[in-house]
Amino acid sequence: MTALPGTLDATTLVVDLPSDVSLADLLPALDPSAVWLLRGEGLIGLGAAAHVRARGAERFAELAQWHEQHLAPLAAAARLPPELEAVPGAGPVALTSITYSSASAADSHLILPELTLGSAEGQHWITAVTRTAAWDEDFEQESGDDGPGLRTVDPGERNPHSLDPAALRRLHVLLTKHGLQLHDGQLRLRGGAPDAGRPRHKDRHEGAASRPATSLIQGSHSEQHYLRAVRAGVDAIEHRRLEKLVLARDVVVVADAPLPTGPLLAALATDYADCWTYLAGDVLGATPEMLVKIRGQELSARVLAGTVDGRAGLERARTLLLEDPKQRDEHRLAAQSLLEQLAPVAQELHAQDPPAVLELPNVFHLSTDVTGRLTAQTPALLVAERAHPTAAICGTPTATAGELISTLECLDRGAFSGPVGWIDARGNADFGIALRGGILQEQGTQVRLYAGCGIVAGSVPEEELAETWAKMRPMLGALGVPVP
Ligand SMILES: C=C(O[C@@H]1C=C(C(=O)O)C=C[C@H]1O)C(=O)O
Repeated sequence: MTALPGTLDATTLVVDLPSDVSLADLLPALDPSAVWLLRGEGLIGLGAAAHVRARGAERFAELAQWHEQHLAPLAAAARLPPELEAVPGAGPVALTSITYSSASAADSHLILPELTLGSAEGQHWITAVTRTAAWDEDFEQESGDDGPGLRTVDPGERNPHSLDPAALRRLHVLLTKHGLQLHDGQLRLRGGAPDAGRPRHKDRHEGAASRPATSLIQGSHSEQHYLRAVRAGVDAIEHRRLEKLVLARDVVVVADAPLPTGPLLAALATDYADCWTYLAGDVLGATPEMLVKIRGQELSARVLAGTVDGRAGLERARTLLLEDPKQRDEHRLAAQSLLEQLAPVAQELHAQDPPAVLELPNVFHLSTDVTGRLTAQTPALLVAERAHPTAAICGTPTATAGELISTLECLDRGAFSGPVGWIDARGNADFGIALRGGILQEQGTQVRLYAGCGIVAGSVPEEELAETWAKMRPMLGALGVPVP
């Protein structure tokens, strides 16, 4: 444990997981406050040591300022075990979701979990962030039946810098509170059995049986409304007001009890392992698109635009995507917008050309990987602000598309299609685009799902409507709703 500026303390330990258990396997048994996982690795946040909210045009700047004042100082103060020093995301880390629009009535979030489980580059760790004063007062009460005994915390031989008793007590309380224990350096679900970290719902049918009953209802508008909006969008493009715009719609899934997010996210992480499974604030899903990833001065991104339903099969999808000028144009505009928006803060920007075809279980996309270097010490959240919104989720030109979206969609997108991901204390960050997801509402008994499509000259409204259903398939599947 290290004393930190203000009232925050951070402790990071290297841990092991039971063999054959990944971080994602722990999810069904947990109640996470924030999640970011790809192929079983990433971050699971539990509880919150701090939760910052912002709205309006200054939302990125306000969250960046909080990061600068409260999280960045922890980088210097919280000594990381040597194996983790070069691992992005290790140590104190905040998970974030930012609304698509500055006009949204919804909050943007920065969540500093009180306990973070992390896994990357073959290393696993836990980070506890606590407010010392409050903890010292509350400890006797919170430690409950286990008393001051530290039975759930045995840091093991890989953490030689012995923790002081106060840090051990805090870890004990946090692990217990979140249903975990640390035994000889191995992180397990509480329950004692050596393989207690094993997923409870490996059998998907068992998981489905414990899920509340769900049904699908209309969202803010009818399908007819969406068809009319697309027609109006195509009309505006054909009258040369703009080249592309992305129009979204929503539907609502209602449940007869609060939806447990751990099992829901675990299902997405299993079925869409090549997507980033996320939860931050009230938004959750599994996105295939990376707005910008920052590692020191290096940046990278994965731009997607141009879609074919997965039922077409790979060979036909390749032809439909790579040889259709409409798809290629729609994609080119998206990649170009990212390059133009990052140019003021980056150099050596390089975009893969021609694009590749990305295969997902539900859809195929045209995909362009972008790499570059940041030119100045721009805070990660302000790099994300520059990059957002690309033409993958807004249009070209941005301002005209933005105006048309608000008049034609008639939706508050909230966090949908905004940046979502994490920032560590050292400024490394992943910002995906919050797609293929939904927003939890009504105390978690309802999820509002969103999907949008890029509209260009010649787009056919009925095909775009069908594409929105294909893009909602991951969430509908995880929620147990038959796809219409
Ligand atoms: C807007 C969404 O997806 C975006 C739009 C795409 C398209 O129109 O082809 C493809 C990928 C994403 O950039 C969505 O999933 O809701």
